[in-house]
Amino acid sequence: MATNDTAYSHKRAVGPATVLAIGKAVPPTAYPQSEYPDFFFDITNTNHKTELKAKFARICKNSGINKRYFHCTEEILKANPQMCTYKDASLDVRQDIAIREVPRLAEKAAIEALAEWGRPRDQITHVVFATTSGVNMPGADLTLTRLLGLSPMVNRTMLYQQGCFGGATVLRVAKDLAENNKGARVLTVVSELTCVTFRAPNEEHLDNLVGSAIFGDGASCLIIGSDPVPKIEKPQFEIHWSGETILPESDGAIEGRLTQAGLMFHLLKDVPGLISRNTLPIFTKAAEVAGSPGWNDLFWCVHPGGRAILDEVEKTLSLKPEKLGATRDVLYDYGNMSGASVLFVLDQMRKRSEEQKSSTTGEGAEWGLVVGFGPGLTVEVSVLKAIPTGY
Ligand SMILES: CC(=O)CC(=O)SCCNC(=O)CCNC(=O)[C@H](O)C(C)(C)COP(=O)(O)OP(=O)(O)OC[C@H]1O[C@@H](n2cnc3c(N)ncnc32)[C@H](O)[C@@H]1OP(=O)(O)O
Repeated sequence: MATNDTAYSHKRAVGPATVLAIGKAVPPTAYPQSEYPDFFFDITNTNHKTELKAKFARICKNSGINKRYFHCTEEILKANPQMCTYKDASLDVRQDIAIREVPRLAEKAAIEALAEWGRPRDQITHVVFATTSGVNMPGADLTLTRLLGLSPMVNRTMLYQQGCFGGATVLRVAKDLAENNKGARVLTVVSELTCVTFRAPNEEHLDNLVGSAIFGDGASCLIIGSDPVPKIEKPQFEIHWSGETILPESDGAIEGRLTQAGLMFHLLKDVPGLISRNTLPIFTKAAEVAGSPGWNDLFWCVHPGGRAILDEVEKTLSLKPEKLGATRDVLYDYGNMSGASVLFVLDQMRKRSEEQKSSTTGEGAEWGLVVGFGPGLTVEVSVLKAIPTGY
């Protein structure tokens, strides 16, 4: 049977995917890192564990974090005491919070991004949503679509349990969608809450203690599309390549299991070393897209997984301290918000560029890398081209 070629022809975009807007959101309550050891050991009734508390206070002090935001305030935690022990069955209450609040925090970030974008919501064609905080059917992508009043015809992709590399994964997926569908505008979201991992400290699970000292809540939303509409859409970055790799000899280095006691995660002490020893091949491959400039000629947006990881990356690549400035700013102001973090860094990068009156949105550099890492160990990289600012 003859087909009508015009009716079935699929049109692709001409130019690369671009970041058209960035929004972010955190819960209202900030916890200063200096006061957190007292709060944490009080609420979990573990003040008698004096050595563990001293160690926790040391880790908090050396974390490079000034404050973090949490949805689960003292009031919420007191109302749900099963979340404040090490291992009591608590999945139901954690899921209740995550299923309700993960899309709500995402909505706040999306409203900010949509306002910056400036076009009507019915022109959003796709939603890509990642979270490691809870899991349900239909998912957080559908709830967000309803909260925002997007078209029911919007094409949704939900990514659960990516861990901290989710922020870079959504960039890769949104890039492919934007470039392969002419006119596509992709609402690209990561929303993370520590309500799934919060638990009392335990001597047998020191990696959990480290997590309790660094993880925080946050959501970020990007609007991604190719061929920006002149005078209406203002691209902030172009996305030229995205790829991921599994690091050698890293099995079990970062793991999470959803249990009756919530999400139990494990981190090997050597995570910073594994990352610094094994990321050169993917960084080199990514940099080829940009013509292989020197590491200090690129701008860097790295997942702020922990201070020691950033120190190792900086040392291995001989980066000038200011190269991880935007990344360390986000670690300082928010902690490690899992997948949402690296998109906060992208926002901070363009804000620092504006403040410093840099010639590009990448603090004067033409090209840069967005780097996510997480369970696997998986490292996910996007190559971005910054936009001239006119300064
Ligand atoms: C969830 C995801 O998908 C992705 C993620 O982002 S996962 C999180 C990845 N982040 C990390 O792995 C954290 C990396 N580590 C760090 O940044 C730093 O260790 C830190 C900021 C947490 C603390 O730094 P520090 O206080 O200067 O020194 P450091 O010696 O490294 O650690 C302090 C103590 O914690 C212990 N420790 C650190 N990491 C540990 C781990 N993974 N497991 C068990 N113990 C650990 C150390 O042995 C040390 O103990 P002692 O005081 O008894 O010697």
